[in-house]
Amino acid sequence: MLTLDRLTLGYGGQPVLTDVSLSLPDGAALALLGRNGAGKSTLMKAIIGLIPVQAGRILWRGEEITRWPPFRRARAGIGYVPEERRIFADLTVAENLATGLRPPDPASPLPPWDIPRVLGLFPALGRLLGQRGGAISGGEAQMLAIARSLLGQPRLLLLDEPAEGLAPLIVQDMVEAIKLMNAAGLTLLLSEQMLPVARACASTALLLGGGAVQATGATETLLADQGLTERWLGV
Ligand SMILES: Nc1ncnc2c1ncn2[C@@H]1O[C@H](COP(=O)(O)OP(=O)(O)OP(=O)(O)O)[C@@H](O)[C@H]1O
Repeated sequence: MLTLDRLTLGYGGQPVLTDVSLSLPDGAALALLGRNGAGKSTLMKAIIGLIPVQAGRILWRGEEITRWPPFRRARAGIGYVPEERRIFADLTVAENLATGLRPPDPASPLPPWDIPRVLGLFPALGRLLGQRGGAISGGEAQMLAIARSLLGQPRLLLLDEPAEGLAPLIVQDMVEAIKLMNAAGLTLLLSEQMLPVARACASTALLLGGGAVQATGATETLLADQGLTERWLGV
């Protein structure tokens, strides 16, 4: 459903990544791996349209979207949860959720998301509906950001470091929620520094390093390759 065809991208004409190709089928879960600064966030921003690509093409469900603005990509079913979450601090949790709500896409085979369904996935949010967005914890804000994106009825969700900065128990809840989202048919692309989280959430992985794709394949196989992980992940 998502194809990246020899993408070169970066900032101000300087490439961060060169020649990135990827094919992500419906229902897949893929982890983007790489050290700090390897370009994981940059690649996600290019997929959602926040930075222009310098060369190559992005195809979504067979259509070229390389030059589409972000809102059009979102409407076409690509959701994005940035690392910084962007919760509205002055709105309540319920109001934050409402900002993400879009009618279901009749063309999508996925069951639509509504408020009860996202609260079923993240029960902790149900107890916080009247709280201001600025008054909740980092883990709760991450759940809220994902729940709000789901209400936009994505078919592909880009999750930038979903477990970063969360307490270990909350990381477990987050992993379970991500697995449930994928089991419900949502295609996932997640950037992840915590390898156990990547392993648990994504059966396939793509390793970025040195400004290029260094490996791609089954997450287990890739992480079992010590030469690769030492060189490009430092573990
Ligand atoms: N707005 C920007 N302008 C210029 N360079 C940037 C900008 N944002 C990121 N970079 C550079 O692009 C490179 C890739 O950064 P990116 O944030 O994509 O890495 P990452 O793999 O997501 O790492 P992290 O986990 O630290 O976010 C880095 O060298 C970074 O300094």
